[in-house]
Parts: sequence; structure tokens; C-alpha cells
Amino acid sequence: MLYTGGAGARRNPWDLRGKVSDMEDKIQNYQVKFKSVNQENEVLKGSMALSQTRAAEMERELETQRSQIRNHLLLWTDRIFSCGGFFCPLQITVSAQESTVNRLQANLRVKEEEVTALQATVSQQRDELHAGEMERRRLHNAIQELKGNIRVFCRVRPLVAGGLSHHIQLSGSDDKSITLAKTEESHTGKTTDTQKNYNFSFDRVFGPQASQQEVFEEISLLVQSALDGYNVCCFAYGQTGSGKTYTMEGDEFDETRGVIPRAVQQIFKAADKLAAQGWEFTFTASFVEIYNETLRDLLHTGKSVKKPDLDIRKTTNNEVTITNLTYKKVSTEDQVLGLIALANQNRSTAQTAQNDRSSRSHSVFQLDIEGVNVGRDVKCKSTLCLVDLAGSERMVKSQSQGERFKEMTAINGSLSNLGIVITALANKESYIPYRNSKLTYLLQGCLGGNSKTLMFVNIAPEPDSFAESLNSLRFASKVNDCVIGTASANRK
Ligand SMILES: Nc1ncnc2c1ncn2[C@@H]1O[C@H](COP(=O)(O)OP(=O)(O)OP(=O)(O)O)[C@@H](O)[C@H]1O
Repeated sequence: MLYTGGAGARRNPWDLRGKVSDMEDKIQNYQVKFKSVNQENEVLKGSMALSQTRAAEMERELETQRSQIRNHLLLWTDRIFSCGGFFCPLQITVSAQESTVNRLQANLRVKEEEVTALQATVSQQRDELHAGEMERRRLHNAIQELKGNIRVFCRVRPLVAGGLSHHIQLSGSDDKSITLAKTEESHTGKTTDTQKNYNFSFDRVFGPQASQQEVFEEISLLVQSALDGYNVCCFAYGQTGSGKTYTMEGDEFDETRGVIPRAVQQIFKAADKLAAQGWEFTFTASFVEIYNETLRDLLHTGKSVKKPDLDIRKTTNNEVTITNLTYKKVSTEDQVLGLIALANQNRSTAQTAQNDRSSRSHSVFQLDIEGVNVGRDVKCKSTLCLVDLAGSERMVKSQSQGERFKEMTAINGSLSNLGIVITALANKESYIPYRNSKLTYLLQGCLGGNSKTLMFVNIAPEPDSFAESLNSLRFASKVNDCVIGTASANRK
């Protein structure tokens, strides 16, 4: 997304077009550079691997030669001793052995010099690779910044019978626009019906045919940023049944897996690759549900009656943490998938006790990432935060009483506060009301200046969801107008 000012800023469309095309050129330039740095890094990695193999082979050859020399020397000493220090015919053989040893030693010195030179090449290539990796990160994040630190993607779910409703029109040309069309009947019956169009544009609009893979491809670059030391937050907003959980978690089959399992897979694969360059990562996962402004640990395995109270606190380093929450150290993709399954089981147990609860609670999955490259004395720290928000639909007040009314107030309060926080960040206000709701307080680290945020606005295509879709798109549009300060990596 390309930003020209804060929410509500007046824009001259010609200026805007110029700026958009400038930025698109810049992004294209960076993308070309990024691709070539990536290719150079791959070539360098290949040649470093070859040099390392050759150095190891030569080390082995050296060891063989050293042991040959040792054997010759032993043989030589034995023979001298066996002569008792007097001239003996064996002395001729001994002097031949001596010249063999000298030759071998000269050979050894040459090989040792070659190994030292090769090791220097490997070390230089390692330096170049590290510099290349840092350049890749810089370019990657420059591209992300140009695209904007808050991006909004819209995704329209298919109708149950397939296809798309007539009231939703997607642009065939650019994948970025969506129109909701409403036919208004003539009140008098004398004039023809009129059609009112509501146009919206976002960083990307996915139609009902878009696959999970296609959707993930667009956000995988953001996930990479989390490994580079940037806080990344991705959340799904929309009415109940619009496809938030499908987008974030998906189904169990490979091709229908959602953002969370795909992001986890990408993170562990990338961390494995970086290990070859001296990076070591530690990962800590947590999964929390916010229901009626109360937190619940979705990774809790003890007896439910003994659940300790959870409270959001700030550490002395200004980091947000939750007291008594389960923080699990994880080192493989399968471990994380196991935790996600446990969280789902905990959610569905509560769901059985309380019908439809998961639609009325926010679920927040967090992966804390700490990386260290001891040889280079570099560290990075970040959080990847993936959130499935509660259904955003507004209930008819008169119909909601008791528990339902309480839930509605809690959801509306936290979602509208999310909008307020994002707008306040965009307007660079001195006070950001994070503490007005548990959701924004918890997401503080992932929403503030040092973060990259992606919001999915999920749309249900049924005609009777028109009003809710319009509300969701208006909310998303507000977020789309925001520009959050330049993110910087948490690197030391
Ligand atoms: N893009 C899609 N392609 C195919 N099926 C989808 C898609 N999006 C959603 N669905 C299906 O639509 C139904 C509702 O989706 P989902 O449960 O993800 O909605 P939700 O917004 O998370 O609802 P809730 O707020 O109740 O959790 C599910 O059966 C889901 O599998």
C-alpha cells in the first residue's frame, strides 16, 4: 500500500498518482537489487561449501602425510639403534629414508600453505556472505517499508454454492479494488431503481477463488521480517462466518492450511538455513484467548478449576508479558503444530460449554523469536503475532440481553479501540490509548512504531451480509489510511 498522509489528510489525486508511480518504481528497483543480492548469496554459499569441502579433504591428506613421515622417522630410528651406532649396511637405506622424509616434509609445508590460503578464502567468503545476508535484510525491509508498515488485504469468501454475489464486484484489472453495489428501489415507483456503489481499494483484494497458498505468498515476506528482528502482527477482522479462522488457521490438509501453520513452517525452514551462517534461534510460543475482557491461557494443561489469573504487565524493558501464562520453548514446526492443536482443543471444550464462544473471543498466537550470531556479535529479537479477532457484527441492541449484551459490549469496545489506537498511531499522537482494552494492551509491542502490521478484512458474500460487509470495509479503509512510523529491527 502506498501512503501519502495520515487519516483524513486532503490529497491531490495528481500528486498522489505521481507519488504512487515513484514509489512503485522504487519498489521495482529494490526488488531487482534484492533478487540479484539473493542470487549472489546463493552462488557464494555454493562456492563456500566447495571451498570448505576442499579444505577438509586437504586436511585429511595432510594427516596421511604426517603419519607417513612419523612412520618413516620411526623406521629410521629403529634401524640406527639396531646398528648399535656402528657403520652398518643399513645406513645406506637410512640415508634414503632421510631424503624421503625431507621430501615429504617439503611437500607437507606446501600443502599446509595451501590449506591456510583456502581457510583464509573460506573466512573471507563467510564475511562476504554475512555482508550479503545483511544487505538482503536491508533491501527486503526497504521493500516492506515502501509498501507500508500497515497493509490491508481484503478476502471474499465463496458462497456456499460457489461463485460470488451480484452485489460484490471485484476489479478484473488490478486485484486491488472491491465495490459493494446496492440497488435502491424508487419510492414512488415512477422512476427507475438506482444503484449505489461503494468503492474501496486495498493493498490486495482476494476473490473467492484465491487459494490459501496464493494468500500466504503475499504475506510470507512479512513473516521473513520477523526473523530479521521486526515485530510483525497479522490479524483477521470480519463478521462471524466470513472466513477469519479459515484464513488464519485453515483446514488440516496441506493445500488448505492457513496463515499460522504456513508461517510457522516458513520460520523454522528459514532459521535452519541461517544456522549455516552462524545464527542460532530460540523460539517461545504462547496462545491466549480474550473473552469478555478476560484472558485465558489456551496452552494450559492443568485442572481447569485451578487456573491462575492472567494479567498483562510491562517488564522493566517495556516489553508486554502476561503473568501465569504458559510460554513454551519450541524448536520444531511439529512442536508448534502440537500446541496449536492443544489450543484448539481447549477452545472447543469451552465452546461446548458455551455455544458459539469462539466467534465471540479474540485468539492471539505469539511466537517470540530471539536470534544470536555469536561469531558476528549480532543479536535480534522480535515477536510474530497472529490474531483471529472476534466476529465484528453489530447485534441489535434490543435483542441482546444478559451475557450476550456483555459480550457485545466487550467485542465492540475492543474492536473500536483497535481502530482508535491505529488512528492515533497514524496521527502520531503523543498519547496512544493502548490500555483501554486487553486486546490493544496485549498487542502494544506489535502495533507500535517498531512493527509491521497486516490486517485481513474478511467478507461474507451473502446478500443479507451487505450491511456488515459495508461496516467491515469502512473500518478496514480507515486502517488502510494509516501510516505507522518506520519500523526498525530490534538488533544489537
Ligand atoms: N476462502 C474460503 N474457501 C473455502 N471455504 C471457506 C473460505 N473461507 C471460509 N470458508 C468456510 O466458511 C465457513 C466459515 O468460515 P470461518 O469459520 O473461517 O469463519 P469465521 O469468520 O472465523 O467465523 P467465526 O467468527 O465464527 O470464527 C467455514 O466452514 C470455512 O471452512
